[in-house]
Amino acid sequence: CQSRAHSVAVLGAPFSKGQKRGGVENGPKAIRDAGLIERLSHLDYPVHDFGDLSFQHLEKDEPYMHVPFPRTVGRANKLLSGAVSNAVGAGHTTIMLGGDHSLAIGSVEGHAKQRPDLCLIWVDAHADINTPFTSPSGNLHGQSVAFMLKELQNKMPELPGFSWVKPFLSAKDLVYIGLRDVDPGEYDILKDLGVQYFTMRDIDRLGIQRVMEVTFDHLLSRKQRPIHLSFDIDAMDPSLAPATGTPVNGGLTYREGIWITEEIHNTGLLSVMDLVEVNPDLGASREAVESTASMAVDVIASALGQTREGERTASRTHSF
Ligand SMILES: N[C@@H](CSCCS(N)(=O)=O)C(=O)O
Ligand SMILES: [Mn+2]
Ligand SMILES: [Mn+2]
Ligand SMILES: [Mn+2]
Repeated sequence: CQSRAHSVAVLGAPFSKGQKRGGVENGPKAIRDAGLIERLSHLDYPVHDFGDLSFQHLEKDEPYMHVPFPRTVGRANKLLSGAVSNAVGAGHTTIMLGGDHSLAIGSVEGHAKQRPDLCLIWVDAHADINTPFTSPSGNLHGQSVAFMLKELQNKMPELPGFSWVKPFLSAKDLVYIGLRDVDPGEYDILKDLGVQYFTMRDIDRLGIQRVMEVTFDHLLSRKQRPIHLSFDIDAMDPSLAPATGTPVNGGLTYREGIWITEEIHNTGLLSVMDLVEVNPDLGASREAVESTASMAVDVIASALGQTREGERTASRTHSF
């Protein structure tokens, strides 16, 4: 069997100010209520639930250009960065429960403080690589990757609240899977930087097995290194994960999503995983919220070793 996680830390980040739709701050609770800790405890390694971070909402936080709450978002991510860095430094495979996707800024930055050689797999309908100048909405949950990339340093303004973020990732260390709603400014950046990405059309053409083979060849063939998986639940088809802020039709099937996370588990290199954008307030029914949260639990559990083929009973000492 592939190497199991040593021990797992679960960290809730109830935060929503990277976008404008209330409710995503309740994502961690919805995922927990869907039985996450219980499911992970069956994977027979210690699970440490660090609970939820508490974020301050800054009173005076005027928009920068059309970017709302820059100081609040920047401050939240600085706090998250420290928490993720501590969890990784303590030897845990760390699961960060969002909250909106602006939280990846702190999560990946904190991870990179411990593991500067990390690579990033971004599973999402969106590229989240707008700069404040290219963003159509100003929402920081659509700009997270732009803060990480060294190649974009000269394209980024000095956003208040983000002076602590030094770009730490190279474009070659990033792969996108699931894209199907990319803004023109993002497309320019992806092409100019030569970022490796697989749209939903690429997945239809190649199949998900080939997509993962090419992804691991791109990221790991020269040397094995820690994987940061940033999984936006809106990568999944909205029929499977409707309770989310920016749903886009034509998403990953259940089996494609689980193939991705099973294959990442089987590398034995998963170090940090974000599961973001579950918004229980946006489900049309209780069932819609529960199916979204349940999808999130399945994705996390399979990234941590839950299999579909089953596994042997724990080795038993028979005394007759
Ligand atoms: N590209 C759009 C939508 S971004 C969607 C963000 S997320 N984190 O993928 O839901 C924008 O920048 O506003
Ligand atoms: Mn996203
Ligand atoms: Mn998305
Ligand atoms: Mn396993």
